[in-house]
Amino acid sequence: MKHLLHFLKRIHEYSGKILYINLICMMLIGFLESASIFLLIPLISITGIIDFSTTEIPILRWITDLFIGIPETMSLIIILGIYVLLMVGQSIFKRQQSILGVKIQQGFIRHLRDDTYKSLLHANWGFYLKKRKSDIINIMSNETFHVSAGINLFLQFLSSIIFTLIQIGVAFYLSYKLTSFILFFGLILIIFSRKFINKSQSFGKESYELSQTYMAGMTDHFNGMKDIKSNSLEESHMNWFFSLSEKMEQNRIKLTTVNITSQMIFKVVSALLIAVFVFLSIKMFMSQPAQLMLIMVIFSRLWPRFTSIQSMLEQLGATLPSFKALIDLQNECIEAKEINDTDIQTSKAIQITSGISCHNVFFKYKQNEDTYALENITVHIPANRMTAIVGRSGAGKSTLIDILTGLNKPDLGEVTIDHIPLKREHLLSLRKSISYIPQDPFLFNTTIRENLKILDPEASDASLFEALEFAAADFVKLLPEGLDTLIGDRGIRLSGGERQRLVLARAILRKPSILVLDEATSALDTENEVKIQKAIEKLKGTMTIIVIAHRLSTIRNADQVLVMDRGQIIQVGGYNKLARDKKGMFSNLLGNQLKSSI
Ligand SMILES: Nc1ncnc2c1ncn2[C@@H]1O[C@H](COP(=O)(O)OP(=O)(O)OP(=O)(O)O)[C@@H](O)[C@H]1O
Repeated sequence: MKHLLHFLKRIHEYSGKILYINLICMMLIGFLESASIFLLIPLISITGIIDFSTTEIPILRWITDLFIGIPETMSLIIILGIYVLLMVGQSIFKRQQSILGVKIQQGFIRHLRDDTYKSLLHANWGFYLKKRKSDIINIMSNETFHVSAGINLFLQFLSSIIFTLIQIGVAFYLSYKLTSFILFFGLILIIFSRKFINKSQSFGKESYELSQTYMAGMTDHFNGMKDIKSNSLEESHMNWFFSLSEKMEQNRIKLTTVNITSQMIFKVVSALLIAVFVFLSIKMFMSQPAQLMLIMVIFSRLWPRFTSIQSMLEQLGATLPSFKALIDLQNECIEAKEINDTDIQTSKAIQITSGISCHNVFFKYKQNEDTYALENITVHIPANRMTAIVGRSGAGKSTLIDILTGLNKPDLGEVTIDHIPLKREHLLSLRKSISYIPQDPFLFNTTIRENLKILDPEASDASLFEALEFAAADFVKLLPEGLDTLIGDRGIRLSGGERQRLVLARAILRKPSILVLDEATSALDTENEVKIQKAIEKLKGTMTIIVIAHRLSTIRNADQVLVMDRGQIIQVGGYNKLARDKKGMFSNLLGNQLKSSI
């Protein structure tokens, strides 16, 4: 329940006075509804069916006295007229309150969604290394939807509670003995309903876990559809899906069954209680017929409301795990926060003059592991030169890049930019100076133009084509729709090489101070690779270039080569110098590549 209270506090902070206006509307609706009940007494008196004694209750006496001396038809018209007016007033407030309710709910959920998304973007890279992407997507879609429904439910619940309290207050005014007598039965029902709320909460938790697994599975399957199709893995995936789908079906049925069963038992027990109540009331309170009748009318309307309050509590119980998931995600983001709004607005790209250095850097991915992914790295990457990082798979090349770009923080040692230690406040300036091209470049499911303009929204078509030409991506000119060609999910409608060239063009468009290519030319054929090499060659001297390369032929022109093995830099030097060192790993790697190319 504390998660719900947390959200209530936040709704209160967010909506402020609107929440109170909403509450006032709820109260007015309750009062108008109660007022209409009082009209029943003069109405029934006029019909002459029963002659009520109203001396004990001032309001009833006052209402009945109002009609003394007024002809019957006139009284009837007045009573019905007041009734219609009360109902019109109630409907107007109801409408107002419903609109306010939706505004509070939708406004708050938007605020929550925006806030969570912002915290996600402000979190550091380490957060994403630990978290499953699909879990985040699940919370941002399904669970946020459940939280939204939960808030709506809560507002309805609040409205029902206020309405009920007002009605009970009126009943108390009419006869506290009779009302206490009924409330005693109500209390029995509340105690008895706790079991169902707890059950709903536990099914809600199961439902959250299933939805997390579902989202993770869907993400994996659709990302790996090519593998599934080419290796004919359809059957095993289908079995997995059907089994999960069945569990989801069962979970929903169980959750609804709890709700329906509790409703049924509630109704049966209510009927029994009402029968006992009516019997005892008639026997014990016959002396107060007007009160008895009004209280019966009030409670006959309240019983269904009790049932719906019970049902709402169960449904709220089922949404609590979603509230918890969203709060946990927000807290994790806060813990992993590395930048804020001011950083984004104020930080400017920097020009590096001396270079980036690592001083005795150690880094490991999991704190409880003994082995370091990077061990005692001390190196200098000179500004406006080309540095290549080579080594066997798993040697630590990408990890070193992540440390140099400030994505990961060293566990020991430090990184300096132009001799100044890299601190949190420099991170954005550094990243704004970098264009990074990863092994598996990311393209958005939109046009080529939109993909390029992400880094420079103001770029003209001429500069887009210039960047494309520079990156040997002239193929765009030959496409029937040119820059407006849609490239599909992650650029699926382009070849691997075309994707890489497009991403290179995008990177260049930013005119970065540091260009990082993490095996960015791995998908290119020899002809295009040569073109890109030439392009990069032209960039030499104008920016700091860091290249991770498996194909050593691509780094012939590097000013400095770093050879890595098991998290350490084991050789540093120019291409030719390292190639001549026959005992070194570089000439070993070179020899292996020559052999495999023959
Ligand atoms: N997110 C991660 N969590 C845990 N360990 C990781 C993670 N990423 C990399 N590692 C480990 O750190 C070590 C270095 O990995 P890294 O990706 O830096 O190597 P690499 O030289 O770039 O390899 P490749 O050439 O295959 O890309 C490897 O042992 C790898 O298993």
